[in-house]
Amino acid sequence: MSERVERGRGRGDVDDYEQHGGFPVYRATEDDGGPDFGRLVEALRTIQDLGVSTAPPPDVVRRAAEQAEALVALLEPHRVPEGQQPGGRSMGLPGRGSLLMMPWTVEKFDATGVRSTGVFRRFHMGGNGAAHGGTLPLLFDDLFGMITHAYGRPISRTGYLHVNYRKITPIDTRLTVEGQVDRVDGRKTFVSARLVDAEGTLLADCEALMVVLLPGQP
Ligand SMILES: CCCCCCCCCCCCCC(=O)SCCNC(=O)CCNC(=O)[C@H](O)C(C)(C)COP(=O)(O)OP(=O)(O)OC[C@H]1O[C@@H](n2cnc3c(N)ncnc32)[C@H](O)[C@@H]1OP(=O)(O)O
Repeated sequence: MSERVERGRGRGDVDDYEQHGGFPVYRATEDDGGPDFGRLVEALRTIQDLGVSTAPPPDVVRRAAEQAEALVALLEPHRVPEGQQPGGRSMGLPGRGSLLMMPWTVEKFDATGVRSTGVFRRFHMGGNGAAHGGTLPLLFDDLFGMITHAYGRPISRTGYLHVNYRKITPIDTRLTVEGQVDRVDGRKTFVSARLVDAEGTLLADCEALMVVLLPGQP
């Protein structure tokens, strides 16, 4: 364990946006997007599940398309610049309320590491009941973003990310991912994490390099 981890510096210095490269100001919401935002995101995820797991008759497809288009028309006038939308900034919601991120729940978030639990859903499936191989780097990369943030590092970008796929990762099964900062060397933060099932069986592990952005760096 590095000296920085032992000191447990935490998130205290990450609110100074002078340090975050060229990133827009990006802060957590106060209210997780309001009373109905979590419901909306969950319904949209279920639509994604249904979109890849149903074979409706043509009249149902037509009505579903009309309703989807009506929803687009309802939301379209409310676009905002990056950093102002609740999606991705609602820390109390699965996947921080982002439709891109895994809808997992953070159980631990401090300078010693981050742990979250959840399931890969039907719309994450690659084939034969297993999560798509591309979804695991997404899970790990987002976890590493949170780990570096919880550790108190300025916003960093992933330099490399190496996944070892040890066993098939099942969908619709509760899993846990946990990782931490292993070492810091100047702008470089070396991180690693493991994905396990309820019995503790290792499904995948990952190590990555996060590089702190320079002033103005995209
Ligand atoms: C509201 C709350 C939110 C919660 C949290 C969410 C926050 C938001 C989080 C957002 C998260 C967003 C996450 C994402 O979006 S990650 C998106 C995917 N990643 C990218 O798009 C990154 C693209 N690449 C770059 O931008 C640059 O290449 C970077 C910035 C990575 C480095 O280019 P830069 O020109 O700046 O630096 P440098 O080249 O001098 O390198 C510096 C040092 O690093 C070493 N090095 C570099 N690469 C590698 C490599 N592949 N293997 C081994 N080593 C490597 C290099 O040798 C050198 O070491 P040394 O020679 O000094 O010893």
